[in-house]
Order: sequence, then structure tokens, then C-alpha cells
Amino acid sequence: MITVTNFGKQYKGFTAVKNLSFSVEPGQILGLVGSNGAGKTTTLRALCGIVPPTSGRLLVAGHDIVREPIEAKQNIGYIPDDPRLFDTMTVWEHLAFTAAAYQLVDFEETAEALLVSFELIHKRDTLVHNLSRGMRQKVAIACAFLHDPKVILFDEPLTGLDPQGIRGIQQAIRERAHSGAAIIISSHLLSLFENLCTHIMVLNLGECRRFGTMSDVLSEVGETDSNSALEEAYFSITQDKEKAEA
Ligand SMILES: Nc1ncnc2c1ncn2[C@@H]1O[C@H](COP(=O)(O)OP(=O)(O)OP(=O)(O)O)[C@@H](O)[C@H]1O
Repeated sequence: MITVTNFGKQYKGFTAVKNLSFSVEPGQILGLVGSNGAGKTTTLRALCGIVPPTSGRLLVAGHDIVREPIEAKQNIGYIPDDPRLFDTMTVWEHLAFTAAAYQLVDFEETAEALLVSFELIHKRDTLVHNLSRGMRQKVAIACAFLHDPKVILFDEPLTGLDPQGIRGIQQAIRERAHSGAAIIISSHLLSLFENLCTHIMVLNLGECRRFGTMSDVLSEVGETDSNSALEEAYFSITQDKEKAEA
């Protein structure tokens, strides 16, 4: 569903991502982890056509994001780390606008169901300017889900959400994967990934340090006293590399 081959990105000569290859199949949830500046957002932006790749190919649902951007984007739901909403539009107007952009007919039932599942139905006719940060985040996610995308790309999806909201979004992510979506999530919240992601990729300075199933990555650390085995694995993977380079 998502196939990235030898993807590289340079910003004016600075290499942000180098020779990255991976794939995400329907039903899989890939957790993208790495330190600040590792290249996570760049990779997600390239996949949804905001940032052109310097090299390599990015396929979404069989469509090359550079050569067939419309077809590829029709299959993508993207939630950026700082979703930009229109302050003077209501929650419902955002959904109607999104439906128009994707040329969806009869979107109302799906939109209502999304608002109910995100506990936003009582804010249906509220201007987004008057919503809390977490609520705005949920509006962005509802809009991204409206066209039932086959590929969902989340950049820090849990920012600003309360514990109930976090649980709700995790549940929604699981349900989307269960119904066949291929999902990538970028986050620094490693402990939350453990019960959610099927696969993990560790990026460091634009390079892939580790890509594998969650169980393979976790099995490398074995028994641990740490609260998060993934956190343990992450430090082991990134520090091993640092030691090798020293
Ligand atoms: N438009 C741009 N122009 C120049 N450099 C950029 C641009 N966007 C990103 N970069 C650089 O590319 C590198 C990767 O940035 P990116 O935003 O992809 O990292 P990230 O892994 O998402 O980081 P974070 O965890 O802090 O969000 C950084 O060094 C960043 O400064």
C-alpha cells in the first residue's frame, strides 16, 4: 500500500533523509521514531506530496506521488503535527469543505458518525476558533478520515489530547488498520507505540537504523525493568550506532 524506495531529501544541500526504503501493507501500523530532526516529518510530507523528493520513489496505493499526485492523494489521510484549521468556520463546515474537496456525495452520515466517535457532536456548529487544542486536533483527524483513506499518515497525533482522547484515537487507529488501512505514525511517545504499532522504524539523522516488526525489535532487548521495552530498544539501537561511530 505504501512503498518507499531509496527516498532521499536534501534542503539546499543539507541531507535530511538518505536512501530510505520500506513498505507498509494494509492492516499494518508503522511507528516512526527518532530524535528531533531525524527526518520523520520530511518523510511523511514527501509521502503526501508536500515536499518533493530529491531522489527515489514514493508509491501510495500503487500511485507515484510525483507522477500521479491526484490519484495518490485521493488515497491519503494526513494529519500534520500542527493542523491548520479555518478559525471562522464551524466544525461541520470543515467536514463539508473536506467533502467538497474530495468530491464526496452523501458524506453527512459518515461525518456525523465521526463527530460522535470523537465526542465532538455537541460542538458541531461551534467555530473552531472556540475549541480547545485537543478538540481542534480531533476535528483535523475527523476531516482526514472522512474519505475513508487507504493510507493514513499521522504526525504526532496525540499532541494536546486528554487521556480519554488518547484512548479514543488509539482505538480509531486500530479500527482503521483492522479495516485494511496502511498507517504510519510519527511520535516521541514510545510507550504508547508498544500496544499500537505492528512495525517500528528508528530514524537517526535521516538514516534508517532499524526497521522491523514490533515483536522482533522488542525481542532484541529481552527482559527489562524499564517501563517501556520499546524505549529500551530505542536507546540500545541509537547508542549502539553512536558507539560504533566513536
Ligand atoms: N524546509 C526546510 N528547509 C531546510 N531544512 C529543513 C526543512 N524542513 C526540515 N529541515 C531540516 O531537515 C531535518 C529533518 O527535519 P524533520 O522536520 O523531518 O525532522 P523530525 O524527525 O520530524 O523532527 P522532530 O522530531 O523535531 O519533529 C532537520 O535538520 C530540519 O532542520
